[in-house]
Amino acid sequence: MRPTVRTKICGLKTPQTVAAAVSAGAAYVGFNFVPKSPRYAAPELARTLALDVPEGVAKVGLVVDQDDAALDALLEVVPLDFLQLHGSEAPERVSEVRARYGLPVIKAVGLRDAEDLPAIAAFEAVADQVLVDAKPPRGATLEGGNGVTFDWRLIAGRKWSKPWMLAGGLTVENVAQAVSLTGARQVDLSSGVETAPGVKDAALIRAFLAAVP
Ligand SMILES: O=C(O)c1ccccc1NCC(=O)[C@H](O)[C@H](O)COP(=O)(O)O
Repeated sequence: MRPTVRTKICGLKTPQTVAAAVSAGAAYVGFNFVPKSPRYAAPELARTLALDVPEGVAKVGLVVDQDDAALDALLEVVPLDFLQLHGSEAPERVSEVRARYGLPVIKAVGLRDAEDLPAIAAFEAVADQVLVDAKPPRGATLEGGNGVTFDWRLIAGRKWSKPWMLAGGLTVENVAQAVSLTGARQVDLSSGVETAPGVKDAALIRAFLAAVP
């Protein structure tokens, strides 16, 4: 049975882990199209995986600062339901992507302290959903998937007009507390269900989904 809090498992790249996410009740499965990431899935692989995802589970494509030519090529191959923009895309670019592809856009915003909060409002105005993630640690090479949390009290009790997801260092141990503190109705994670960077584990995926309230 699906948990009440909708869950996105990001960075899937094997049939076994996609199947584990789907059967344990994930609402979204994420494919990572960031070539430098250990979670990268080539478009042909992602297409094969996506074709096996049942109706009712949304397929999300994660990209960082891609231009139209790259997105055209990606969307020709992979049947996606959402695009997740996880780079330094400006609000105008979010609007352009929505208009050009007719797909809902999830825009990631990184938080470290209160100064980062206004970005959520800026993207809330143009994106279909906002992914409220931890800002990468200084010196990190990946824009996300770093397994670090932010201070959840920064967003406790805040309300936004668009659906949003909580991300950043979520694990089987902390997800219930993170949800209770922030009021999140959706969560997203990647490294918390891995045994090594980019290596997802079906048992960890099932355990995480069982721990989501
Ligand atoms: O996961 C990656 O490798 C990645 C690389 C570049 C940009 C974004 C990336 N991941 C974004 C995600 O949606 C992650 O699920 C999110 O940042 C949370 O990651 P984690 O802290 O590992 O749960």
